[in-house]
Amino acid sequence: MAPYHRISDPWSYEQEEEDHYGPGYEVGSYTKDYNDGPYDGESDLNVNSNPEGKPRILLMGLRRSGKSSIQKVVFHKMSPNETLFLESTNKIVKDEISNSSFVQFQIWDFPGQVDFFDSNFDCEMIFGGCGALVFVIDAQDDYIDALMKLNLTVTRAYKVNPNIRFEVFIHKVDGLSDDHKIEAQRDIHQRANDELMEEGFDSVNLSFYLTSIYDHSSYKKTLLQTFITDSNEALDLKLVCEPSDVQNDETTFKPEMSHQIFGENESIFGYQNLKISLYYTAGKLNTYLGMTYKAEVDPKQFDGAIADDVMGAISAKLPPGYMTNLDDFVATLNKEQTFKPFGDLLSTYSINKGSATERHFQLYSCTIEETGFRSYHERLQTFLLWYVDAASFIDVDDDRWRFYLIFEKYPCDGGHRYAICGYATVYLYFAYPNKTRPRISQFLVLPPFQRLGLGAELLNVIYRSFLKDSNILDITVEDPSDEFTRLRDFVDAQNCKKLPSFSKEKLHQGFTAEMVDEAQRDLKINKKQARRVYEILRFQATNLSDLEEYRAYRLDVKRRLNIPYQKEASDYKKLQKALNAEELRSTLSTSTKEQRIENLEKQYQTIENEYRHTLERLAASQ
Ligand SMILES: Nc1nc2c(ncn2[C@@H]2O[C@H](COP(=O)(O)OP(=O)(O)OP(=O)(O)O)[C@@H](O)[C@H]2O)c(=O)[nH]1
Repeated sequence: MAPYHRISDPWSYEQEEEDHYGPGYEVGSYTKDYNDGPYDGESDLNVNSNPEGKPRILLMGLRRSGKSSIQKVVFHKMSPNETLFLESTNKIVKDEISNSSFVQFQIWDFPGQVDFFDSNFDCEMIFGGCGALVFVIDAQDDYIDALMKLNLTVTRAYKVNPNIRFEVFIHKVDGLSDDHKIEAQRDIHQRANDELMEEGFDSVNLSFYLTSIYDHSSYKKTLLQTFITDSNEALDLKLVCEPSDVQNDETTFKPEMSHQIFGENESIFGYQNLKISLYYTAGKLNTYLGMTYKAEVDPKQFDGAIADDVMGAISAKLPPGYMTNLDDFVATLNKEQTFKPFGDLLSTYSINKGSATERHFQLYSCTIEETGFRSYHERLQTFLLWYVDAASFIDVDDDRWRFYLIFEKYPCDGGHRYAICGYATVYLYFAYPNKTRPRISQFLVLPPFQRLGLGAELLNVIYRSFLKDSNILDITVEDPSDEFTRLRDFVDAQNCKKLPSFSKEKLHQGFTAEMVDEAQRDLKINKKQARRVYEILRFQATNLSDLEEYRAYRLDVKRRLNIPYQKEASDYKKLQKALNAEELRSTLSTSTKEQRIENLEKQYQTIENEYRHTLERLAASQ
């Protein structure tokens, strides 16, 4: 059987040519259905539904933009020169790309003159079940009309189906110089987005590609990308305590991100029904990596398009010793009872005390010298890939790293076992001249253990481990995520509230050196964070219905936010002395007073919102 066939019968390119010029194609008419039977001549824009439920790509654009050529060259091996003889498409041509070993999908090639406002054009039906809409713009032509049509098409389609992927092919770029190509892409991109913004569609994502049938291998993959898998969806993570966990969906958790392994689009090309399993035994972190799929793209059938190497991409990040046989992995579970946490027990923490759902956690600290911890940490840090942006594996040979780990101690077989819940790394930096300034580098609570208060507990344990050491100046955080900032604000505000310098009366008198000193001495909180906590707690102490009091608060925060602008003004004065008016204009773009006030207001609102969240959490914890 030929690899590609139309809806009802297998066909070769020759057959297609015959069909194409056959009686079924009449100018100004649209087919009622997509069977290859004779066309009845009625003008009817309705189309049959897609009973097979196969993924569908729509090819749209103005007449002669190159839609049929793309389809023929990419999927039917027509040579580009032969497309010169393609006649205009007068009805929607539904082409079924069917390959037994891979995806099955349909491409619907729309005639350029399709009119969405024709009452017979069934938007619901056409856009409803569609995966991707490829809009083709002839870059060699004046593209103003094409952009209007693009705008209309996207507007119509998005209303029916916000999940459609919109791909814009800036096509026929073979005839353009490199400069012209860049210009066309920038111009089309800009205008298309501007027009959609005007329509109120600020969330529609259009992807733009420079394409040509004379060089189609790159965008072939783009077309096929409708059949890629979302890598976050495909990956199942598990902490396995007992054999039944392997089959139990409830123990599965998902990555928050996977771009560090699968690229910016977080997608995997080339598989159908792909499932990746990355399982760890809950204590020892023995690891299993496996994948299953229904079908894989066959490079012979798809111009050499090769499925992504999923196992290679993940295993490159795993330390040696991971298993690819699930039975072997499950067999290692009986060694879990010998696992004991590493290092010194610093704290214990329980939830739901006294109830049947009581749970116990233990927090430990250790160094890399702890027996067995080096290889354990190699397995543990692989979780960062899925939860910490720009995660890098640390150089554990540097003896200034400290590790903090949380385990759940749970009853099992009449005894106890341990499950890892999260961990943090802290680096002991020097602080001139003779102090140490620990910096929290990585901080992770695994999803099954989030929202149990463990993050706050872990942070407090880290703080407490340094509090009594007079050599420690204060504690900083490396590139904190928004989530970590929220946690830190909550913990620091909770702790600072107990300090005399942060009493309600003192908060109203403004930020003082006493607050800085006390927060640093008693809690190892640095000055910048002490200021933030002051603002949070003063907000809590502010009576918002007292307009004067609220205004005084806002001004106090805005005065801090204004500092960078003051710096800008003083830089400007310095430059004014050194440069003439012309040079000054080309060097600097200082903001106007109005812009500055507007920016300050926006910044203030964002901050106030953050503080409100922290205070809600504080209130809930009391
Ligand atoms: N130079 C160049 N010409 C192309 C390219 N793609 C298509 N063409 C030519 O553009 C013309 C129109 O192509 P079609 O594929 O028939 O256009 P269409 O969008 O399907 O047109 P309608 O059926 O009228 O909607 C043909 O002569 C093609 O050879 C390309 O990448 N580069």
